[in-house]
Amino acid sequence: MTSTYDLAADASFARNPGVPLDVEWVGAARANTPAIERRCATLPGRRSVKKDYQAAWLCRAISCIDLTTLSGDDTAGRVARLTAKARQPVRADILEALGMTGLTVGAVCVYHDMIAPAVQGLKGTAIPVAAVSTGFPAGLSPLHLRIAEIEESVKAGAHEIDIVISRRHVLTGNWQALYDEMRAFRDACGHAHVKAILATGELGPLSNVAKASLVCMMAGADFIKTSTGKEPVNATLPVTLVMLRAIRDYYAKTGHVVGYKPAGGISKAKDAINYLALIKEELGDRWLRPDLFRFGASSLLGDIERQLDHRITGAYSAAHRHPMG
Ligand SMILES: O=C[C@H](O)COP(=O)(O)O
Repeated sequence: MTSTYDLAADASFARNPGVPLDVEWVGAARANTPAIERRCATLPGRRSVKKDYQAAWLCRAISCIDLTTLSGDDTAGRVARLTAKARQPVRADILEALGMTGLTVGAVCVYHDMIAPAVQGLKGTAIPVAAVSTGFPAGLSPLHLRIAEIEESVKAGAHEIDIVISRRHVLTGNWQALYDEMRAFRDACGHAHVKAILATGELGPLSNVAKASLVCMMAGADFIKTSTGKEPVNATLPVTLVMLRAIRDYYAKTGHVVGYKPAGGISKAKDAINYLALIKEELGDRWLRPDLFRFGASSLLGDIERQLDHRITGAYSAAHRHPMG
């Protein structure tokens, strides 16, 4: 088993050029909430992956993590530790037991001020640096400052920019304003890839999530992302289903591929497998690669490493066995 995926060298990591705003298409976008909830209720626990393949699925999940630190007390030292973990996400003996080489996370995700230590820590690797810009997490600073922040982040070396949309444009159904804002962010990103954070926990009904997903893709988002991780409700399976279906519709109508990033509160290996299973079922294997799929997560990697350790060495279960048997 090897993973030598090189994001920078992957010509298929295509840009979504976007299309003109199609208000009729957006207006027709719906989400059948009861049906979506029924479908998602069948997921947890049901998508048990064959034991032999579990380690491979977990390694795939690692390769798709945007390893994140987004805290007010972030320091260069913390980011240096994060980049070391990004380069070697699991212990060498686990990798050796799996016969795996070259496994890294998908990207490292930081605030603007932490781009420099992230770039420094990832020097010589193909791991991209993603920066959250545009007044993250609320996105309520003046538009010209949000655009300037993107430009500064690209100048500082970020390869990917995670922007936050103005939720009010969705809540008031002002699709033109959302399109124009996203287009301006897209243009400011230049050569950098752009992920549009919808903050789905603040958008109201699922049909708003479907409409906002479409508008952001029409305006040129390369990825659509659920959440900042700071909303009261972050990534969920129902929201994921709605966004994956929007990506599928957009691809069917325009031929442009757009990636997906669930973020916030995903911290367990078994949850990661549920997300991967849903993507495989809805979009197919093409989307199960880091150029089109990422987990935005600060603590998921730790649980995956524990699970791999458990599978490889049995050490986890031995350490947790009750002393009285
Ligand atoms: O974009 C990434 C999220 O902010 C990470 O959220 P988390 O700390 O709940 O994993």
